[in-house]
Amino acid sequence: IAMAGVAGRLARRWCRSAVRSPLQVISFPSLQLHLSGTAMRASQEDFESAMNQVKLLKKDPGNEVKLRLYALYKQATEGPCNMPKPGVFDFINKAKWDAWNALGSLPKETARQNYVDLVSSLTASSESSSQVKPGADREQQEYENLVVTSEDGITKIMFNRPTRKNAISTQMYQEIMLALKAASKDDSTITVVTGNGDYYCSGNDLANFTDIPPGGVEEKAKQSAIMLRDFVGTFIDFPKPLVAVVNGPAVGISVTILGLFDAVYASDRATFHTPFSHLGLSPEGCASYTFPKIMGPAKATEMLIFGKKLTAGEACAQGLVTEVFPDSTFQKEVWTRLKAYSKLPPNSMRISKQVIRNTEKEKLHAVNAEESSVLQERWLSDECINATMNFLSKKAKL
Ligand SMILES: CCCCCCCCCCC/C=C/C(=O)SCCNC(=O)CCNC(=O)[C@H](O)C(C)(C)COP(=O)(O)OP(=O)(O)OC[C@H]1O[C@@H](n2cnc3c(N)ncnc32)[C@H](O)[C@@H]1OP(=O)(O)O
Repeated sequence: IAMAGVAGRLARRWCRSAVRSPLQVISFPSLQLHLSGTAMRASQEDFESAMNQVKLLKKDPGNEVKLRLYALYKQATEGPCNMPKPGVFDFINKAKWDAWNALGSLPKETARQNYVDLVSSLTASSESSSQVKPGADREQQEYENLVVTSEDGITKIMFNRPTRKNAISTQMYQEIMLALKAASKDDSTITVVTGNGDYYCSGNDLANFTDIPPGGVEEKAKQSAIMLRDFVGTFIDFPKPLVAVVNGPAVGISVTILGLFDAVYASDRATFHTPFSHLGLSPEGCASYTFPKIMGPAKATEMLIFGKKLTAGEACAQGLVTEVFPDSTFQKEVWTRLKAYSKLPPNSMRISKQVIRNTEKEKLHAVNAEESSVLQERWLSDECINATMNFLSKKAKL
């Protein structure tokens, strides 16, 4: 009995680390795969895409499921079990071996598909349990870096890392995607994104560059490009009116994705800064397409290539911002207006958004894929590595 208790504890500990370990991390499949399930073959990209997400499951799926995930992962990547059978007292490795060996000669492609499907089903249940309940006026507790509330027909997603100027960590990218997917299905008519504290958002958390998986920096860049593509894709596909309430300075990706919002209200304290060249980077968030369209190529060049920081007034004059409010009355004025808008017929608003945006969607997805793949290379460049090191070693700020 004592041995069984120890084995159970060891197995639980192993399963926890197995799910967190980058090798066993799997991401949510694309929406397409959600819809078509096993009818489609999961691509290598979908399989890899899954790797970013399994750690975000809200509920522990239990040891049995974790062992199945492990077995499918090994089968998909290495084929049939090729390890010597562990000794009878090597409880953890024996459990892993049994799970993998039980898959026999299941083809790699089928294992990959089953793996993606399994994560899909886990994700779907995790999403539905984190969905905002109809009419709820309550804060969701599940997010570490966001505060999500739903009230008066408005779901508010607030970046909540004020001590880091709301920089977006890897975990936060995933949480934002989850919150947007939940908001797209809840009862609210409008979704608002805003920031807590003095900043709206300082863009990508540069510490994301330090969390290198066992596969090395190339593997990290590859995973990050997939994550970025999924992140921006969630904004492209968001079905309801999406409004940014820009409470303070905005940097990097928090600025570029504004081109995918339906309205942008800014405090006169806000600034808009995309210093990609300073960081050895290139534009993302579809800004390479939306910014020249919104403000004309010449103004877009100043922002995206020369890194010119715009005041809220300038961003408004160039069409990136809908309206600017004095900081002292910003929150009151904006929320009064949004509450009035939220009472408009929801279906009409969704359909109008579709009519306005749908013709562009395919193009936006193509731009997003291209930008993400260019960045995958940029992140490995000396220019980018040096700029990031300079910031992290406190030698440089924007
Ligand atoms: C191998 C490949 C891996 C790639 C992974 C990438 C994944 C997807 C990427 C998507 C592409 C996105 C691109 C961008 O967003 S580019 C923009 C990136 N942002 C920055 O460069 C901003 C850096 N921050 C600053 O320059 C200043 O902090 C800022 C001007 C914003 C504010 O200055 P201020 O003096 O007012 O405040 P502090 O600097 O004291 O800030 C307080 C603390 O917060 C930390 N901080 C702020 N911003 C960030 C950030 N973006 N990343 C990490 N940390 C940040 C800051 O260091 C302070 O910390 P300490 O209190 O510990 O000193």
